[in-house]
Amino acid sequence: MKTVIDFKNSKQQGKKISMVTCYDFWSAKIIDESEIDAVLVGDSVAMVMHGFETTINAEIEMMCYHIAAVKRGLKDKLLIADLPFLAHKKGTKYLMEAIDKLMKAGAQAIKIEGADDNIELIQYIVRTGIPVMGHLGLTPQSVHQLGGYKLQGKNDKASNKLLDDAQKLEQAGCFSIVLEMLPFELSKKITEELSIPTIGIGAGPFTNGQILVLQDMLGLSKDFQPKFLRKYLNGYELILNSLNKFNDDVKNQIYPDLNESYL
Ligand SMILES: Nc1nc(=O)c2c([nH]1)NC[C@@H]1CN(c3ccc(C(=O)N[C@@H](CCC(=O)O)C(=O)O)cc3)CN21
Ligand SMILES: CC(C)C(=O)C(=O)O
Ligand SMILES: [Mg+2]
Repeated sequence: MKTVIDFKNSKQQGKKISMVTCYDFWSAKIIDESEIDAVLVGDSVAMVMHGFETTINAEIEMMCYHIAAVKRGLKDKLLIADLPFLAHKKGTKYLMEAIDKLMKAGAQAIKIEGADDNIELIQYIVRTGIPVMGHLGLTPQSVHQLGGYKLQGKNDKASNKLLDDAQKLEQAGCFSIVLEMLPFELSKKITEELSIPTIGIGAGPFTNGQILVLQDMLGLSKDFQPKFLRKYLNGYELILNSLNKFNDDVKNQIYPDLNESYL
């Protein structure tokens, strides 16, 4: 998938959309050769790659370094980037400069968390010619208000608001919406009511696509095991074992041998 038009067409054609996050050049090259449809340089980069406790520490500059690295490895896929914490709350000039940097680094679309006060500015960004992806449910930039990384939309009031927000985001011009940590019946309903594709994470099987953090699905995030996460590789153990094997080989003078040496 190369453009946001392909994204919208997928929903019309009933084809599911697969996405992973990506933060660096080498994994971008592997993803580029895979059949994964699109890539998100998420603000989760602050947690996964830099060890911060929340996504609040993702800065424009941090995002841009990672977007540029990913872009150099990604020839053939749509690249979406998160708008980091508060970049849309410091005035239009700051926002447009931030988007300018993200797009020049290589993003083709921008993802923004939440609806409410964002509707008008999303309209403005879309009219400017920049594709915007929405993000509802568990919006990690609001973790301190939400009181943790929890399931959202649990009662009628909250689920009605989420459906209403999703419709507002579609009307504002979003080409797609991420639904994070919602009961599957709610994300099913939202998906049915919208004409733009929904991409789920912890939102059940009825969204138009799925996204996982690359390191999570590769099993590299050792202790991270939310219910929604399926690990496709035992990455942590495989890497740990390889490191220990190399260490053993060095200490026992098994590596390098003469075939790995020069005359
Ligand atoms: N590595 C990584 N993967 C992610 O998916 C991710 C991040 N980081 N950082 C930003 C947010 C935070 N996310 C999270 C974090 C924790 C849970 C979690 O603990 N879920 C449990 C408890 C749910 C509850 O209490 O309602 C679960 O079993 O789903 C879920 C999503 C998703 N995002
Ligand atoms: C989990 C996805 C949707 C995200 O926003 C991120 O990785 O930052
Ligand atoms: Mg994010």
